[in-house]
Amino acid sequence: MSLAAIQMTSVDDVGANLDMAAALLRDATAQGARFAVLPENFAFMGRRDRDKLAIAEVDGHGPIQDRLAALARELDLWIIAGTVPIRVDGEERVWAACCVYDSDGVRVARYDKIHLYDIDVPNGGGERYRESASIAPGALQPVVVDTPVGRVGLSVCYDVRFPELYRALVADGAEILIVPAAFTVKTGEAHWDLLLRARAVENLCYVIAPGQCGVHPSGRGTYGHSAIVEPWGRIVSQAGTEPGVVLADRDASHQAELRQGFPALAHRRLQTAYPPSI
Ligand SMILES: O=C(O)CNC(=O)[C@H](CS)NC(=O)CCC(=O)C(=O)O
Repeated sequence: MSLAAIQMTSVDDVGANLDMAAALLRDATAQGARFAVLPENFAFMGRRDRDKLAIAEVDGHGPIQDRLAALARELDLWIIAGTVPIRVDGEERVWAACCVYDSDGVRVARYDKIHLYDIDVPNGGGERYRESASIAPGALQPVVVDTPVGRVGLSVCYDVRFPELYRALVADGAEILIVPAAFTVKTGEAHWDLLLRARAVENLCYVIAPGQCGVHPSGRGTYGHSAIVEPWGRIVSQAGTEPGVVLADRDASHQAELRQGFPALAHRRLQTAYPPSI
């Protein structure tokens, strides 16, 4: 059981969230995980969007990033830290940075969420998000990173609705797609499993998608149902609505045989919609 997705109910107390993340990462390691993914906003979910500015960190250091590096080393575990709020110079906004730590605690990759959730939730009873008010969009540069469990492509939450990002990741050789999330309950019920399975099937990739669950200090609920999906679209492991850990193995030879025997990726004809620089 080498891959883990960690589901959390994060609150507006960084220390408490880091302690909860540490306990769940320890639990995952005890069950055999070598590679664990934390959800979006795992270190902080405030009462108001702008509350995250107060706990945002400079790139590379701070209580959140230092604790992640220490945990990776201590547990001998690769950790993908859903999103960490990183300060943007000269702006009252942060980047939602997905940070990858190797098992020596070295940060080996960073991807900043590109697609921001500026949405009035349909039939959401007034539930409304303006993520771009507090978050700056990341550079239009897909990020892949080689790890002991395979080549990993990074994304965050709302990105999952933009398949062209994943096409670009697969063009760069991704075998595992990461989708840390804090999905709304309404859109989660309608689309969460569907979107994760679609990204897995169309790219013949594993998908690891840890989510937030429960009710947060803002009063909002999140959908939970963290999942690990295999490249044929089967959900191999899934959480419910409580915090916890879901685990699965990657069968690399199954994936390679699938890609060979069902060569849809080799049949691609069209370019992605991203600029040619990507
Ligand atoms: O702020 C919160 O309380 C929780 N949400 C988040 O942190 C983020 C940014 S607002 N959520 C999403 O991107 C949800 C996407 C989504 O739900 C969809 O694509 O339908």
